[in-house]
Amino acid sequence: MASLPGIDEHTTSEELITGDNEWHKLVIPKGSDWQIDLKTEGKLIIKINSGIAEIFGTELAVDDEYVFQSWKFPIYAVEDTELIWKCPDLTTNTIIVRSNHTMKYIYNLHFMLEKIRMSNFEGPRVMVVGDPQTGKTSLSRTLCSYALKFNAYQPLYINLDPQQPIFTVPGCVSATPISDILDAQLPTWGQSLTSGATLLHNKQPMVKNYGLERINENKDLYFECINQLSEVVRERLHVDPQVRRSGCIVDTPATTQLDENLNELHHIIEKLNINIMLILCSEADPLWEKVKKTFGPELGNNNIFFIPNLDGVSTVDDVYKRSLQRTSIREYFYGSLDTALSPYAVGVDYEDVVIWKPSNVFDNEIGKVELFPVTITPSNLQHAVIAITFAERRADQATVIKSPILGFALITEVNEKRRKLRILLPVPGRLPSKAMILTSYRYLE
Ligand SMILES: Nc1ncnc2c1ncn2[C@@H]1O[C@H](COP(=O)(O)OP(=O)(O)OP(=O)(O)O)[C@@H](O)[C@H]1O
Repeated sequence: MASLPGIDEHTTSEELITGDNEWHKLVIPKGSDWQIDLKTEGKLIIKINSGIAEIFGTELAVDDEYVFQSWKFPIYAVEDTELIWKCPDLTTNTIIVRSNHTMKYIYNLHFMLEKIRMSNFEGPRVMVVGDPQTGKTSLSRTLCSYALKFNAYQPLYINLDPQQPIFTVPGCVSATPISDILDAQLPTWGQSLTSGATLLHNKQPMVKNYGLERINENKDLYFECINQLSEVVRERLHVDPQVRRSGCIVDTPATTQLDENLNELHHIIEKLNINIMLILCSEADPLWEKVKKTFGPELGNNNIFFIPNLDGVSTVDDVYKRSLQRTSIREYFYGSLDTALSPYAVGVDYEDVVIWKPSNVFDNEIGKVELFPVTITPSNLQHAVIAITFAERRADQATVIKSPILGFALITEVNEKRRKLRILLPVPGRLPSKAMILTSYRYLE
């Protein structure tokens, strides 16, 4: 066994751990998860000594150090795994190792999808559906990781939950070809194109900015974003045979956020040309019957599968979601623990910017596909994340809504006296002379 200086060979998972920052040893039996919940910013460092362990399908290399922060996730042992770890925030009571009984369903699904990929030029177009916190994202991530484990596939991961920041800041819907291994250390799955070098191959998401937090703040705009994204997806699948053959995995918002008669799911199925549906629920759940009845005639009952809610999936509250969103905004500008980026601050006059905001039913506006001009004041804009569009600065709102996104910026200061804004950009240069859209997200450095 490889060992680090200072490690007590007799340390086992049964020892009393009271929150020190020393190395400890843990054995995870085959088929079990170490369910980790890092509530604070304290770092967990782990190193696999032996065995095969995965995080959502991404295998951890033996003897490499992995660092984690503020995240709930499992380390799953494919084989008996021995590892060492240190973290001041974990104690004997918070080390939970449990058998995972739902992994077999994921293996079966993976092999079914693999069969489709091998026998067709067009890969499976899978949609994952379920109630809140049933494991939709965990399942999508594992299926994406497995797809590229043994073959040169590049599945397209489509995230339709704007509250969930994956490869982007929050507030977006996105489609990302998973072109290489995911970063096991990051809840955001890895880094997208950045202003610095990354350790792993960075991914290139296609992003549509919704900008609001919840879907019901403006459903018309949300579905307009999905329509626009589906055009980009169609184009990508048309020109890229590798992605086309690998197929798509579509991660949807919880069914409770969509309409009860499933018309909105139907719209997504049509737009993204879905041919396989995975429902995370029990067989006795009324959702399962409803989905089969509604979509069976169109997709065929053989293409609709239920999977029990994944083992280990934990409920997450708004505080946790916000902390993930905050982490993703920080990563966008400053990088992650092992990739430091250098954002660039520019000063601009009030007159140099045109900022719009989407209409929001919660602000007594009609939730239409419509933008309103934003008056520049500190209360409106201080610490706000804004999307920079490709539309010219003076473009009308209809053009701005249809425009793709160039990237995001952060307004760090609004100086009313001098009528100046200080804006943080991910790359050096001037602020592009483009129209911008205010998002609901704030980040205080
Ligand atoms: N085996 C496990 N052990 C511990 N935590 C887990 C496990 N599987 C998933 N989780 C965690 O449970 C939480 C909820 O899982 P996930 O995000 O996949 O559910 P979801 O259905 O997509 O949720 P939402 O409805 O909020 O989008 C996540 O923080 C995830 O990392």
